[in-house]
Amino acid sequence: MRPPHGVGWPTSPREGPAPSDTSMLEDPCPHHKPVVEIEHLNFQYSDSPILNDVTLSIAQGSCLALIGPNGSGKSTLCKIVQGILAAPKTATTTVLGYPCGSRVACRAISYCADNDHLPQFLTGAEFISYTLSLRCPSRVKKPRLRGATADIFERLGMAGRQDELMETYSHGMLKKTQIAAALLAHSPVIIIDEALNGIDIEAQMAIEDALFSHIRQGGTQIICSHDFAMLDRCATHIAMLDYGNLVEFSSVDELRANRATIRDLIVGYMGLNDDTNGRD
Ligand SMILES: Nc1ncnc2c1ncn2[C@@H]1O[C@H](COP(=O)(O)OP(=O)(O)OP(=O)(O)O)[C@@H](O)[C@H]1O
Repeated sequence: MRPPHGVGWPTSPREGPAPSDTSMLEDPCPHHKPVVEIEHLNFQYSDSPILNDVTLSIAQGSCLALIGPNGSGKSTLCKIVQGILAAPKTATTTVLGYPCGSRVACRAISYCADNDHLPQFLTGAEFISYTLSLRCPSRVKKPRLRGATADIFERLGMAGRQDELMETYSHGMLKKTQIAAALLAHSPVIIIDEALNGIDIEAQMAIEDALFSHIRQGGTQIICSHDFAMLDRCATHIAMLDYGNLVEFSSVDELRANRATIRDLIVGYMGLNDDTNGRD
């Protein structure tokens, strides 16, 4: 798979030297090539089956809402895409045509998750510089990065805070710093696992705006969340897991054609009695 315009992606899947820089969002690609491909994925922790024969494909320029009840396997699937967990050999799991867990696939992904594992002894600017040095070393040109970091901190409502230690940041600021790092890395794939919780409305709008421009420039996103209103605004596609089974995989346009929302979908699937529309 190869996007047009020579935008810095790998030249040929599973062949040739790995590119030193997988950041690529300078040219939009209108061709909607598959970026993340999962085929016949079964996964279990010790004896417990967690994912059952999951097959899905996420195209370039798409934002996939990965939804489902607690414990349905969303984070497990995200960890497999990132190569944190190894998929069994019977499954096909690739990013940009490269096996999940390979160097190219790992470098193509920015992951925004809980705040718990962040190196809070770094400043926000140091965290961003460190993140970019792992993902796209050739992009870390210090003066330019300092300016870009200051700009994005201002855009996300944290003007001037980038040189303070992250241990002094609030919960929402830590999440915004992760999003800032993902956006500055220009990663082809951004995975957000519940990372937008606890962010104030102004920053949420700024983040959604930034995520839209990532999509418009040819990026691909997976967002795991129980915030269905946000997913309705951001997602182009929906995958719903239930006990590790992929029970729905469709576009948001198809959903809207049935005058439904993502919340309607999950409420209907789970057979819940949703009387919130009748509330005063
Ligand atoms: N390291 C682990 N060892 C054993 N079981 C695990 C491990 N991590 C997760 N699980 C189990 O795998 C199942 C799926 O968990 P996962 O975190 O993928 O669900 P999730 O859909 O992301 O849930 P949530 O909405 O609560 O974040 C759960 O039953 C969970 O208990």
